[in-house]
Amino acid sequence: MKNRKRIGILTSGGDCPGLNAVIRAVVSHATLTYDWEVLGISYATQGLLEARATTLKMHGLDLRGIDPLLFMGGTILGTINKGDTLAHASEIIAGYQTLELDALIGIGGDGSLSILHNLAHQGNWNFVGVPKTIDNDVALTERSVGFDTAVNTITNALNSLTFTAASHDRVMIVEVMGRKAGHLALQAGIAGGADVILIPEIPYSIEGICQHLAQLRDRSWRKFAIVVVAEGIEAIKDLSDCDGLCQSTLTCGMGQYIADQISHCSTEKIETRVSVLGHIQRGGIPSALDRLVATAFGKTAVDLVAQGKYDQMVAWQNGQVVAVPLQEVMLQSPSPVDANGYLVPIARSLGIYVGDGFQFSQQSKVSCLENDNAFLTKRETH
Ligand SMILES: Nc1ncnc2c1ncn2[C@@H]1O[C@H](COP(=O)(O)OP(=O)(O)OP(=O)(O)O)[C@@H](O)[C@H]1O
Ligand SMILES: O=P(O)(O)OC[C@H]1O[C@](O)(CO)[C@@H](O)[C@@H]1O
Ligand SMILES: [Mg+2]
Repeated sequence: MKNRKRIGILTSGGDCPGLNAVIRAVVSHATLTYDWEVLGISYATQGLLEARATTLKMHGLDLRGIDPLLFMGGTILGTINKGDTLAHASEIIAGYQTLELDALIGIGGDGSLSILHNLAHQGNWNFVGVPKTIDNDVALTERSVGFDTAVNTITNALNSLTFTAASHDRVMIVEVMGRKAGHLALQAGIAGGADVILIPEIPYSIEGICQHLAQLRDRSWRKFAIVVVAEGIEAIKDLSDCDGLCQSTLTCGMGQYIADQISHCSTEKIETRVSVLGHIQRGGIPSALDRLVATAFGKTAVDLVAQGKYDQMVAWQNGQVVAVPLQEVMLQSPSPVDANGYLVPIARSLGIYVGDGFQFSQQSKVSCLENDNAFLTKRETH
């Protein structure tokens, strides 16, 4: 029988920099301000299912007085981004009771928060959500923990690629994460000086990209280019009958697909190289902004528990940390880039190609070319 309030904390979905900073803020504030016990639950819903948890103490992990949680990437609790929660809902719900939790703080992206919100509803849990994801696609918050660090990681990669691209007169294609949202591609693309940014929210054409690259060469004497491709863009056509490296969009990513397409842009073959940044974007040391957001979110989540305000998510709005109803968040997530928002015109005003704005069905589709020396010789209009 416990005599102190006991709260649980878990991390769910893909990991990202800043998760440990949230955990640190929750443990510090809950113990120092409220004298509560904090249970760290391992591997998200899996830990609840197995009732696997450890008491987290403020100085449990310090090294000679240094608390590494503020700047360690990943999550000390472990995480999962898949599993059959529906089949195990009753066992997961029972885990909350077995651990004798008074409340649970769940740090997750849109997928995890939706699952936890439903479980909390079914199990009558006292639940507070904290948004984290490099994709920044959780609705009603301008920032999710991990996004800023990932933008910085991509921006640094674009900086590095610019030098080698310029030295060899190459077009560098950089595929970035984000699932079906283009926030990472758009923000890092602008910050990193990209020439082309392709995001799922705005239709593009191969012809439009080719024309843009030609203009760069003709008007600016710039023989190299940086093309940022969000992993979630759609292929304009099936490549199964093409000769290129990318035989189908299932066997290669969209970065390779775009490279294959634009290598046929002009009579002079364009030399391309593809970099898929992959999970490097999820690693690294959290940026100062992510640490700040993580700390503010962790502190506010604990305060919401203290006030008995549940079924809420902490959110960053207009420079303030606020609470928003999880139900509302779920209805609007995943949240895409606003094609009419302020960032797209900023990018275009710098001369960056960010798509044509036409619908896929109305635009020209480029056929597979029989040899490398033809530029749009075969074109079908659909
Ligand atoms: N803890 C979990 N248990 C079971 N399934 C999960 C869990 N977290 C996410 N999923 C599922 O995994 C898939 C991918 O989720 P996703 O990776 O988008 O997680 P997220 O919480 O949104 O975080 P992020 O997008 O940053 O990785 C979704 O279909 C989601 O339902
Ligand atoms: O870790 P996994 O399962 O490869 O997931 C990768 C996905 O997770 C994210 O990193 C975060 O949602 C996406 O940007 C990416 O598509
Ligand atoms: Mg997600």
